[in-house]
Amino acid sequence: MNKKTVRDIDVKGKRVFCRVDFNVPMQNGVVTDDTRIRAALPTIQYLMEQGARVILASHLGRPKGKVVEEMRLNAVAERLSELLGKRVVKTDEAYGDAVKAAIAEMNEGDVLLLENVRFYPGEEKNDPELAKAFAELADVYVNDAFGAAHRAHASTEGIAHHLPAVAGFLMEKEIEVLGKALSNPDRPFTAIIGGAKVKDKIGVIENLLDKVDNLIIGGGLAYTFVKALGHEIGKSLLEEDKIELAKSFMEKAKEKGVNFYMPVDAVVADDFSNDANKKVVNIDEIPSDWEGLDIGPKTRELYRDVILKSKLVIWNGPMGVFEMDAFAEGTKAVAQALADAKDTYTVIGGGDSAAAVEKFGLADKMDHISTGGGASLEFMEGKQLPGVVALNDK
Ligand SMILES: Nc1ncnc2c1ncn2[C@@H]1O[C@H](COP(=O)(O)OP(=O)(O)OP(=O)(O)O)[C@@H](O)[C@H]1O
Ligand SMILES: O=C(O)[C@H](O)COP(=O)(O)O
Repeated sequence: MNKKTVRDIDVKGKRVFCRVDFNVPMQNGVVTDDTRIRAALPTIQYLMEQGARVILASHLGRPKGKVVEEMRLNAVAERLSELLGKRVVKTDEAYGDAVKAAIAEMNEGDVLLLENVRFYPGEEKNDPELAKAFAELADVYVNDAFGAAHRAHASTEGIAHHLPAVAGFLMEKEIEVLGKALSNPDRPFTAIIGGAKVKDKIGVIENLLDKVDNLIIGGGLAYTFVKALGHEIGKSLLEEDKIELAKSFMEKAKEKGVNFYMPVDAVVADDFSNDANKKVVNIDEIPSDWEGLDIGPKTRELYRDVILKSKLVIWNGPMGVFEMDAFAEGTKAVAQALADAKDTYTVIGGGDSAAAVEKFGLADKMDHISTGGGASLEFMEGKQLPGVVALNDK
């Protein structure tokens, strides 16, 4: 990575404003999945060991510029205190005099967590005044919030223009793993793209078609491709206005010598529900009043073979409606194939695919699970992430 990291600067005794992505799921005031908090620990612990005063900032949810009680970061501070084995002070605001006073009390190695930065309308607007107010709290800026790096907000982008600005270890790792995959991949390189909509994956498919050896399509978006081949898809998800685009993707794959894999069979159901009637059919035999909710067993075998023969696989988006057990087998089969592919470097592109490998208990078998959903998608589209661009070059 051509950006400076925490290793390149001296933070001893300094006040460090460290942006993290603690946008974690919560239920009844308790953090239900602390993956993102744990992912930020190496940077936080390093800063503590170096004798910095660590001021953490994060968003949680989308409170739209107002205080939303359930979106306060108190429970996050508690979980972080447990993980660090040290009390983390939590302020009820994210800038201003009370925050400055709390920071003035900090000793070297102490950690403080600011309130949800999205309680202020200026955050998402990247208001220069708010960025300045954040910058006034510290001497140095560290961005470790890869999950929010695709947002040009006051705490992810604006602040970097006022202080020495470097990346944390999580940011560095995410950019290195995804960056290497896209610029210098081990081959054969396979991308698996699933999820609900073609619309959301256009940029990724376009960009990957220039880079991969194999492109595997699954999930709800596959049916627009099946339709583009002229087959009946019944009540399966269809984006009518993307049929031509789907055709052009298949043509482009042919021109570029990319192997384009589509489902050869599907699990179809007579209702969008876990206890619907279901059956397996060939992909060109979907009954007109049924819908495809998962890839079928032949497709699972086919995709498994491709995965096992690959040196690098990137996966984004589930193969079916994996939240319902009746339609989770396809997604599970892909996750299992990735887990079994010992000589393959496996990268999970965040979001639902990360949730799926977690659900199937296979997370520790993957080489890299991105902490970013939208951020990893934009990175795979080849876009520059504003939170990264704003950091100081090496
Ligand atoms: N055949 C299908 N029919 C309808 N919905 C489907 C089908 N296959 C997958 N889905 C749904 O697609 C959703 C995931 O799509 P999405 O595009 O959001 O994936 P993602 O990119 O992994 O998510 P994220 O945006 O969190 O990164 C899941 O909720 C899943 O149930
Ligand atoms: O969960 C995420 O993908 C990040 O925390 C970004 O959240 P956002 O989509 O609300 O900006």
